[in-house]
Amino acid sequence: MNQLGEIVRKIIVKPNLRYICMEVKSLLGRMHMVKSSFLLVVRLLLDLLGLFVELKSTGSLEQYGFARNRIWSIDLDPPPSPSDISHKAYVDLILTHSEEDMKIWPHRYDCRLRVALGPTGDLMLTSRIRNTNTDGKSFTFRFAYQTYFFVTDISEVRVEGLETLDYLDNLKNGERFTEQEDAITFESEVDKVYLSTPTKIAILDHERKRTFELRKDGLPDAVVWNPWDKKAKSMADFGDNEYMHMLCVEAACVEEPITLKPGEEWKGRQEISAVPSSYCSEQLDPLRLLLRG
Ligand SMILES: O=P(O)(O)OC[C@H]1O[C@H](O)[C@H](O)[C@@H](O)[C@@H]1O
Repeated sequence: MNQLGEIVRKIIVKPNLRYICMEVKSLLGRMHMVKSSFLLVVRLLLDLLGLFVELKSTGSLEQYGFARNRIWSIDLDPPPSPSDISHKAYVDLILTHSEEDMKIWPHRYDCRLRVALGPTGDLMLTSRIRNTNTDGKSFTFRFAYQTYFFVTDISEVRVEGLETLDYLDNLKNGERFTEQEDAITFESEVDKVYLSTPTKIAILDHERKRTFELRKDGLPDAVVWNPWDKKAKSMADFGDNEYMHMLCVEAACVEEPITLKPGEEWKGRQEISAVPSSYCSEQLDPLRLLLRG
């Protein structure tokens, strides 16, 4: 637990994390270190790297707000939670308002992120945000777990669970469309916010015969992003060819921002498991399964 906390602390204060994490990931890939414990640590790094809570400033905005660029602290005496009884390996990260930030975003809040590792290799992220304003004011925010999944070859990857849904296309000024493809595959840049998504999404890595299952709660939307070659080259902290081996799928709340009155708390959750690709896609949506009879 303390070691996990120490790793997390180091990760959070390091600059250029995305690059470092992808390097570590590709090193592990090269070494064929497939033991779930190693993969988990890397997945943990990737998840923490990308967490963003959009607490917007009133002046010049940082992309996706300031919360993801702050140094979070570790709660050395985290509250117990019944759902985490079987997962003793967890660490709580906390972020609260600072006098400095209140000049650009005049609200008091408590953010808590619980990172828990399950006995079979699952990664569970639970976030709570509480409005602690004493002036009676509500505040509003958006939220996403900006999760980068390592994939063997992006052109051989399929995402299941988002077909036929409406999405906002960030590459077309956020215009709304309906997904027409039977299967969501990748052959160029994509940056979409799928709306009102099911609680389970699968990322199938055909070449590795591995499927990531993403389960979420309190986060109705899902962002799917890959910069592809041209944008990858223009990003300072992203390797030119890294786009071939990553897919970002984010449990998110984008379209309808969350509003909290003083004293109110919001909770969101994302869980990730890696399962063999014999995985049956119909497990994704029990309702769909029932309707098909
Ligand atoms: O470079 P970052 O600020 O971390 O953002 C990387 C990407 O994250 C998300 O997935 C967004 O949908 C993209 O528009 C953005 O380019």
